[in-house]
Amino acid sequence: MFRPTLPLFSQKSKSKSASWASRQLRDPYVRKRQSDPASYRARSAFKLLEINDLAGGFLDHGDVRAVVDLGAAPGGWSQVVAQRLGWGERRMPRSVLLGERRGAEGSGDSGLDDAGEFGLAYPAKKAKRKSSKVKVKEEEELTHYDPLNIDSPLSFSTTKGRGTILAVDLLPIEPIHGVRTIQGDFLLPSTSRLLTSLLQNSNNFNSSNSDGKVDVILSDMAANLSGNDTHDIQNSLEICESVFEFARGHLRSAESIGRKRGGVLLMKFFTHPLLESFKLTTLKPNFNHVMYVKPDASRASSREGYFLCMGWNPR
Ligand SMILES: C[S@@+](CC[C@H](N)C(=O)[O-])C[C@H]1O[C@@H](n2cnc3c(N)ncnc32)[C@H](O)[C@@H]1O
Repeated sequence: MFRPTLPLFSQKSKSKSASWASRQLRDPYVRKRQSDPASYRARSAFKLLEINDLAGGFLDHGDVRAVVDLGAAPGGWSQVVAQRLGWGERRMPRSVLLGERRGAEGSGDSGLDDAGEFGLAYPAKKAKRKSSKVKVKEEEELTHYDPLNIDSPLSFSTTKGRGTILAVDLLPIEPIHGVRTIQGDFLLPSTSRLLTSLLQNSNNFNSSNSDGKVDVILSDMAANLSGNDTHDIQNSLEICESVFEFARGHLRSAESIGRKRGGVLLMKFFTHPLLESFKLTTLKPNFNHVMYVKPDASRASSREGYFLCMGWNPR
């Protein structure tokens, strides 16, 4: 006979959600996000704010013309970038923001420090994502390209900022004023090609980026944790290598800007000797300054850290 299973009511999942809820209640950054007038979509916005301040405001230089945000959903980092580049605030009614997306909150399936931190919960379909399927349907994955979001009825600001901001994620990103969003797998060549072409044509939207280069590349990307350490570290390394390859082709050099710390790459990784060796052999020889950063807003229990690389100086 058919016997239904009720995983949602299992003891294990109840205690998991209870511990998630209690961690959220205790987390000062969750509370800060709720009360902050900027209405950040993700607690992780505070990590970028902190790193940017720590590093002398790499987003704030007047010569920053293009920023790429990889693994950007739900959009906390992109909101910070848009503010810093003068795109002004874009306010949406809270009812619109929360709307249909209620329900998946706290699913915590990313296995990351960031799991469940978002004010905008991931859509339920995230749990079903499979990378093999993504690879087969390579071209179909680029489904959501929202040029500049300026015409969005949800965009209430008309302020024009000083740069091009491109945000990429496997998941859709709700509009952010001044940010062009791409839904796609960054690890696929088609996504990188699309980014390249948008950067090269960014003069259409913005007067001064004729070489199609990027001043700041941010990557908060991380694959869902599988529980298999070797596999998870391999994924983290693969992401870091792809981001570095993108940087090699697109980052504006410190020399061309005339600032020793110009040309910035900030990327998340999981601490492991293999990643340490990647820092020594790949990052250090190509940047004037490479730092390991663990912002206060990153939970101490998490293995995540960030490589902050400043002054692109390729050898
Ligand atoms: C920690 S979240 C980013 C949070 C974001 N920085 C913010 O402030 O809102 C990590 C994101 O990386 C995305 N991601 C993971 N692998 C990816 C890939 N191969 N291509 C694009 N996005 C990816 C996930 O979908 C997830 O949304």
